[in-house]
Amino acid sequence: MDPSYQKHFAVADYVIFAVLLAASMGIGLYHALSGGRQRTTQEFLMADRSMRCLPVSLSLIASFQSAVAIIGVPAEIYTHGTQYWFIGCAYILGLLIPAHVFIPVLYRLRLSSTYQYLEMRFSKAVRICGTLTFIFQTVIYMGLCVYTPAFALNAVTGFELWGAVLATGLVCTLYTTMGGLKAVIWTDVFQTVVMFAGQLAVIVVGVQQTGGVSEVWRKVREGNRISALDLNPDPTERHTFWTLGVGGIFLMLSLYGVNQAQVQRYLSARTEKEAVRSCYMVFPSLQLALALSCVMGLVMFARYCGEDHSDKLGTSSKDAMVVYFVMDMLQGLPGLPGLFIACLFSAALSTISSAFNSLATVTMEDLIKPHFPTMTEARATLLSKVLAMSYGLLCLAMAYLTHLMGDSVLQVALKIFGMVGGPILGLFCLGMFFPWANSTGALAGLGAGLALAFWVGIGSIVTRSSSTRPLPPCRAVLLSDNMTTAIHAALLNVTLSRPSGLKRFYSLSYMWYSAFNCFTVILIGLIISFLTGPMKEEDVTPGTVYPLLGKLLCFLPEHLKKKLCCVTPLGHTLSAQQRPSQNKESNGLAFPREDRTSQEETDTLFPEAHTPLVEHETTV
Ligand SMILES: O=C(O)CCCC[C@@H]1SC[C@@H]2NC(=O)N[C@@H]21
Ligand code: NA
Repeated sequence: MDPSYQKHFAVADYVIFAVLLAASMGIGLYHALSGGRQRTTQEFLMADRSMRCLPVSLSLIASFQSAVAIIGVPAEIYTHGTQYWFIGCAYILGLLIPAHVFIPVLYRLRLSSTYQYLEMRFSKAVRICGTLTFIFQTVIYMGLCVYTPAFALNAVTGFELWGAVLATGLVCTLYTTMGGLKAVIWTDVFQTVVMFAGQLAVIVVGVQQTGGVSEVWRKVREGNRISALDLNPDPTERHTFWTLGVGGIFLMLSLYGVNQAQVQRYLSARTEKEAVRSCYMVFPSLQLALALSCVMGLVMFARYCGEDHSDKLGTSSKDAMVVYFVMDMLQGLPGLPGLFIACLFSAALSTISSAFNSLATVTMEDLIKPHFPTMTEARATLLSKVLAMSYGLLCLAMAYLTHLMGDSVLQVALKIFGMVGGPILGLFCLGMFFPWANSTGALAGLGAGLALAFWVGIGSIVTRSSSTRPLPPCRAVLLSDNMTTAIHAALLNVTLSRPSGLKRFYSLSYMWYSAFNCFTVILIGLIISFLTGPMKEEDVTPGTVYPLLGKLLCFLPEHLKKKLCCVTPLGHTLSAQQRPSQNKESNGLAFPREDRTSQEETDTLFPEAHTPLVEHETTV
């Protein structure tokens, strides 16, 4: 690191950063000492199922908007142009399907861990495998989220690396352990506001320093960073409308449809309608978050014109370069560098706390409670807190490992979601949309999906076939536009010779991993299910299958639909007696409360049960 490039902080910057940590701690403490004082798992893990849609929706954003996106997206736009912005098209179906398919099924089953669904639909073994897969994914992802801000800061400001990692990890572990899901959701709300403010500040200052909006626009056009709609159908092309707009839908479904962190938030909503509304409210904020980080990348490009400072920075990572540019732009404006640091760590804290809390929940609900049904609430809550602390320490250990996974943190995060989240999404789709699937098929499908995912994922890392040549910096634009494009195209053709065979397999765009792995699980799952004897409609636990065929064929006349597909009513009531036994033993949460009659309980549990999703009760 060239010392002259070292950026230093004013006192005001440290103060702002300290205020952020203190405010998060304060919110955590408040929720630890108010309400039910976090004495039951119902409150600690599910926020008493009392949350309204606004805080839930902001918390849903914060869960998967970490420093990885704050740093990684501008680095992506700076290096490759605005093609990545097309992922915004995936947010439409990526949120509509969770709102109208996954939430109704999961909410009405009154789960606390999303993996309970797998036991109700398949078997305990499938549930355990789903839970362990989720834990594996989340621990790695958390490591990346802790390491990214600390590593980037250290590269640019000499900010004590492990001091920052430790400060983040400890503060986060403390307020999550003390305040439970309520604290996590309300700190997420506060941290999301800080996140947006920090990005906005960088954009405003950057535009002003570059000479205004028109100057920025001229420079980014000259640097051909404004990508046109790329409809190239080649699945090995890293970023096209198809890989981002369609492949991205499966990425969104794996996160906003079945990921424990998000499902736990849907389930913490006071009614199903509030949960669906919170999912709808995610859309505008997610588009805003995407726009802010993309514009930040463009402003940086206009300001630094594609220069590559990696030699002075001492690291080739484009992510560290983003932090350097921001520090350089905000230098001499006391408080603003601190605001950006607060933005980075807010993004990191809100994601890590969600991950902690979801890990503690699934470990309690899926791995511990089923074996200790008589455990008292007090011990269960204490154990949940111990788990949150131990996961915190584990993720600090994972932090370094993820740094070895590749240069762009955004690409590493999206690969993790694709490789591990994709198969889990496939498992839920297999269960919800294919009544014939049985647990043998589910296990075989998950195994095959993960095996294939890691084969492709690791193959692409080992053969480095996923990195695409960055666009030329500004300087190259001395020739006319089309001449540059021609040279660039020639370069690409010469250098990136068409890969063949296994190499082509490894160069599948990582944005297709979620879809590819999801379909693998479904395909293998169905084949094995049919080979080992498909499940019969009446054997499937009521309420665990979504009448997909019935909905897709809704244009057909009733009598045809009756013949074609057995359409089971989704929303029908599971009375306390009917509810599957494992729910009683596995989590006290779903157990009917003594103070309500079973009918009252049922009406309360399933208020909308009398209006099943399917228009008509039809029988096979
Ligand atoms: O920021 C992160 O921690 C992960 C990278 C982004 C994850 C995905 S990308 C699509 C969706 N939109 C978001 O803002 N996050 C998720
Ligand atoms: Na976050």
